[in-house]
Amino acid sequence: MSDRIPLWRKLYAQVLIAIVVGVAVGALWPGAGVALKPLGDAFIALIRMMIGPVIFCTIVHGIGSMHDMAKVGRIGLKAMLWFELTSTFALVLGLIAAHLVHPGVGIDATMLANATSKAAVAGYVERAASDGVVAHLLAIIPTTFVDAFAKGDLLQVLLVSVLTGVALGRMGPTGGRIAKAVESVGDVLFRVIGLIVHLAPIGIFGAMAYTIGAFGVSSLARLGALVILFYATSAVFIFVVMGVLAQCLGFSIFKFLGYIREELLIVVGTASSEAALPNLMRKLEALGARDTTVGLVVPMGYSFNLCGTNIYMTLGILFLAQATGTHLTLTQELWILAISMLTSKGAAGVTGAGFVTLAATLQIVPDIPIASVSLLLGVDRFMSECRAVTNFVANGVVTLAVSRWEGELSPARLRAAFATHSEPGMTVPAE
Ligand SMILES: O=C(O)C[C@H](O)C(=O)O
Repeated sequence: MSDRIPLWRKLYAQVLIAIVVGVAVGALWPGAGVALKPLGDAFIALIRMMIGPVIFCTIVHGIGSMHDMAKVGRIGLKAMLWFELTSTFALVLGLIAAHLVHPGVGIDATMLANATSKAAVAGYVERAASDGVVAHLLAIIPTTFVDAFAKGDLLQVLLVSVLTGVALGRMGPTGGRIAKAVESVGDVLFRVIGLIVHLAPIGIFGAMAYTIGAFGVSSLARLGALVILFYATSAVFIFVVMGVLAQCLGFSIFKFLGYIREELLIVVGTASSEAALPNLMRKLEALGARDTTVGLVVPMGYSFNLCGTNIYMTLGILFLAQATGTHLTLTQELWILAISMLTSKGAAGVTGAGFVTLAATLQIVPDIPIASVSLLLGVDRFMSECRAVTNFVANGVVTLAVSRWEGELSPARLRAAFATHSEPGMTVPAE
């Protein structure tokens, strides 16, 4: 039926065109490209304002109508197990890539002396320095119930949502009715998101024009090898690591990537995996994953399963060690891996988050001069796009893995769901 819709009216085609035109404008008129930044910012802000309420409604309905509270803890545990496994793969892959290619060897040392970048880095380092492990744990508790939503902190929203869902689950039929009402509110919110997503081409056009206008191709020329290596390593992670996992779950990673192609383009265009978070939740549910599982695992993954950020961290740190001529022993490298495993849990699905996390990690690895992180600033937007896409794909696949483990999905059901829902455009429930 939807085959009759002309290609240019399909969202993914519009977003693709927006990316191409945005790149062209940024390259030809960098000043104008930079000035278009607010378009991208506005689109991301519109989506972000919906994320907290959507997660709340999904989880509250899921848990509130479930009456099996043990399941909540079980799903959380299973998710954490998967997160640790995939994150470790990602961190190790970053290390291996850095050792195989040595991207930092031969970097011009004068690039390190860029005073402007150093000043810019100081801000990131300061931000990162205030983030300790205990502070992170305490930060999961919002100042007030509504503060979680006001700040849009995913873990805080998760906490208040789970508590509300559990409370509703204990209220018997009244709780069930309230959970149903909350589900209806969730449907309204998804329809709002459906409206906002129509603006994606405009937002992505602005974001891409800004990226190319502000950071240009010249920064890529200097650090192109590192950027290419990061993209290639992430591709290995997606197609091999996630590919094998998907195969074990009974579906092809290519099918999955095709299924979420609109979302992937939005994530690339905005360099933020949060920009497509609500749509990802909807699409995973459409494949047969239960709302409780999706509602818990996806937001958790946005804090604990940042595989793209993980690859970037080990690869980036080893790159800086090579560029500054810092010799690291195997023990030090394993220490970096362990620390990155912890610090990456504080990253987020917003652009630049991975860079701040890398700066935080460098503080704990004193051998590498912290100012060297300025080397990576010029290409961070390009790295951010790849971090975001890898984070996004890994979160989708791991959520399906947990869902399968919970017995919600079977290979046959997944195959049927992919066949039914292969058409993009599922941002709102069917009329
Ligand atoms: O959006 C993400 O998932 C990552 C982010 O873009 C980043 O820059 O680290």
